[in-house]
Amino acid sequence: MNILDKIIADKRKEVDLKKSLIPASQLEASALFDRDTFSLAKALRDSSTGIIAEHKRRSPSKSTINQDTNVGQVARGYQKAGVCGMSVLTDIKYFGGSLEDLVLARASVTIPLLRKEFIIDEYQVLEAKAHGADVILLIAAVLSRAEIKIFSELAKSLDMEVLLEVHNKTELQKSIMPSLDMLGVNNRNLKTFEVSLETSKTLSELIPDDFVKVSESGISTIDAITDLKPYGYQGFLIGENFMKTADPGKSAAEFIQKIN
Ligand SMILES: O=C(O)c1ccccc1NCC(=O)[C@H](O)[C@H](O)COP(=O)(O)O
Repeated sequence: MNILDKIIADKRKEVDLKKSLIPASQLEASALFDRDTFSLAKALRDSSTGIIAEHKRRSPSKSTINQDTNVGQVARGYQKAGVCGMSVLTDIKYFGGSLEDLVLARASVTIPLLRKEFIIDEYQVLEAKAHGADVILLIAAVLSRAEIKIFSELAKSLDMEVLLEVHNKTELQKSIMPSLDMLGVNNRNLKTFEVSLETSKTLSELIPDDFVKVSESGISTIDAITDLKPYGYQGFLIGENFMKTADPGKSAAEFIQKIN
């Protein structure tokens, strides 16, 4: 079983348990559910830097990145640095994140927030809205076209945006549909954990212009951004490079200053 299969098998159990504990109606009645959202797609289109900075404590490819984070402080640092949006990992078992992290980030900033999660059920889309997200991530590798349609249309009906993540041509071609806002190409091979920006370059020409293109994972230099921009990328999702430092906000600020 590869890591993604393992994550998804655990996620199914987790979501089933949560659904039995907290009914969807309770999520829909929560204070954060009925609010205006911020557009990440617009922020990226209007930006010359396009950084989406991630809050990430650990990952399957890196057991420890930063265990001492204060998510509110990191969020404020990222906002001050001028990022276009923040990605908050909410998976606990593999990434050490939580929905509480998302709520704390929401309480701290007014930039678009992406719920970075392995979404396999409509319930998690409702959870995302109820905990402060503006954007959900859908991963083509673990979803059918029908599921992508159902989850993305639900997100749109709740005024959230959708970032669809692909790793290859097959995933991309099965997923294109109007209810997506951004197309993310993940440079990390989830079987080997190797990262290669060539993945973003190769798939770029297959992504229709209606979608904002985002390159994800393994980005740690200004050269990488300079290299990817001619391929039409307007968004760059960066986690470890900022989170491995003592002050991720400061690190993002220094990085962004160098792009301009
Ligand atoms: O990061 C991992 O090891 C990982 C493993 C399996 C599934 C997903 C994984 N990461 C999620 C992400 O997409 C990244 O956190 C995000 O793109 C930022 O990547 P990086 O800048 O390399 O931290």
